[in-house]
Amino acid sequence: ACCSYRLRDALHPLWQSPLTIPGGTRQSPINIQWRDSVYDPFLKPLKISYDPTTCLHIWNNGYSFLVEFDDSTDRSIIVGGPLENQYRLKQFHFHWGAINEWGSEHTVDSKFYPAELHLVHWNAVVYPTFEEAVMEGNGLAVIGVFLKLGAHHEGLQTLVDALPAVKHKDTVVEFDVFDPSCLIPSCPDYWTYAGSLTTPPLTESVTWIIKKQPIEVDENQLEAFRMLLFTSDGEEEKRMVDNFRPLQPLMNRTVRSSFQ
Ligand SMILES: COc1cccc(CN2CCc3cc(OS(N)(=O)=O)c(OC)cc3C2)c1
Ligand SMILES: [Zn+2]
Repeated sequence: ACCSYRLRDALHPLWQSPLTIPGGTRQSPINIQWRDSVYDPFLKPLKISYDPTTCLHIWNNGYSFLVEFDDSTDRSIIVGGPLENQYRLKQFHFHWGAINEWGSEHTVDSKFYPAELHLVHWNAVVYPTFEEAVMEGNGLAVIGVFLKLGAHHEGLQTLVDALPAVKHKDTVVEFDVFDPSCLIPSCPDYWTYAGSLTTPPLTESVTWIIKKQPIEVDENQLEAFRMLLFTSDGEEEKRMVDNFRPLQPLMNRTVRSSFQ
C-alpha cells in the first residue's frame, strides 16, 4: 500500500514531479481515524490572538489563494495547544474540490469535506526567518479547519468578494483589515500530529492542529473558490479546483486529541 501511495502521489496531476520526499516519514495530509486518536490530558487549550490590521493582501500563487499577513512583529500569534513556543501568523489559504464530494486535504474516518482552511504560522521565537522555519521540524504550526456546505458565512463573504480581483495566477489585491479568527469554530476541540507542508517544498516541519468542528459556508461561496484559475492571464484557462494533495501513509505516528 505504501509504495502505491507514493506512485499515486508522485503521478498525481497537481504535483507533476515526484514530490513525495524520498524517505519521508511524516508526510501530510493523512486520514484521521477518530477511534485511533489518543486523548492527551496534557494538551493545553490553543490560544489565538490575531490583530486584523496585520492583514496585507490576497495573492493567487497558482496553487491556491493566500491571504498574507505582516509577520514582522508578534501582533498575530497562536500559543498553547501542543506548541512549545508561540508562532506567528504568516498566511492562510484553502484547498477545495471541483464538486462538494471532496476537496479537503485531511479526512476524518475517510470522509472528505468540500474544502479545508489552513492558517500557516512559524516559530519566530527560535528561527530568524519564515524561510528557515520552513526547513525545521518545529518550524511551522498549521491550524486546519474543515468547511462544510450549510449556512452563509458572513466573515468569509468579505474574502469571497475580493476573489474576482485575483482570478489569475500571480495576481495580488490589497486586503487590509481582516480577522481570520472569524473563520475558526468556537469549539476548542482539535486533533494534533507531526506532519509536513502539503505543497512544495513539502518539508516535514509542521505541527498540525486540526479543529474537530467544521465551519459552514454556502454553495455560492464554494463556487466563488472554483472560479479562480491556476493559469495566468492570456494562458488557456484552467479552473483552480482539486488543489489538494493525496492522502499520505500514517507510518509510525499517533494522532492525539484534546478531547475525550
Ligand atoms: C523554503 O520554501 C519556502 C519559503 C518561503 C515561502 C514558501 C512558499 N510557502 C510555503 C508554505 C506554503 C504552504 C502551503 O500550503 S500547506 N498546505 O500549508 O502546505 C501553501 O499552500 C498554497 C503555500 C505555501 C507557500 C516556501
Ligand atoms: Zn494548505
